[in-house]
Amino acid sequence: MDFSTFHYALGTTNAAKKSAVQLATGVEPICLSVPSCISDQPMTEEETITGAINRAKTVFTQIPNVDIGLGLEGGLMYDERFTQEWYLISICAAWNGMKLHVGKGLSFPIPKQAAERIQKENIELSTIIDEWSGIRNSNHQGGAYALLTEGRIRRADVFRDAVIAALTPYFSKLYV
Ligand SMILES: O=P(O)(O)OP(=O)(O)OP(=O)(O)OC[C@H]1O[C@@H](n2cnc3c(O)ncnc32)[C@H](O)[C@@H]1O
Repeated sequence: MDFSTFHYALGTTNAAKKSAVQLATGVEPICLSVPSCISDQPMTEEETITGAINRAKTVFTQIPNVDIGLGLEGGLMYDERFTQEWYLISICAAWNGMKLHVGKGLSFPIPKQAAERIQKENIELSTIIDEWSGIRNSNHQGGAYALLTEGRIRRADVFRDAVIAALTPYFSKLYV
């Protein structure tokens, strides 16, 4: 599979997400900020996937001559059943005008106090991560993953895997 043979449009100018696409495909996507049409801080997997799909489809229609539109969306979800913990998730939607694929990156437990503050104070995760890490715009850099893992995993790494998962069905003969 050679992902670099396609042209990609990415529905954001976020540096971590752009880097993720480059890591996954080997090429630079055309970046355009498009609305996700969901809340600024998605709190369910369904909402996060919906935002990723909205961005992928919108950017595909707005940028001419690309093969695939990509929507990358971060969000939170609560695991009621097993752990009763909140998780940070990173989703990639890919749309070629005919077929949709969705890839899910690493889901990572976040501290209880972060989830509580997001709900009580009505703030976004990035506000807390910026505060805790002392880094402005942490969501364009290593993000929560880098802070929580002390640099072992960065936001771009997680989205890279989600992008590879979403693109593989377009390229691999095994999916026909
Ligand atoms: O510029 P865009 O593409 O909108 O990217 P974003 O980081 O602002 O927004 P997302 O929709 O991907 O994520 C929803 C919210 O969760 C925050 N978030 C998600 N993952 C994060 C991470 O790893 N570190 C810090 N904040 C994160 C993010 O900053 C938003 O406040």
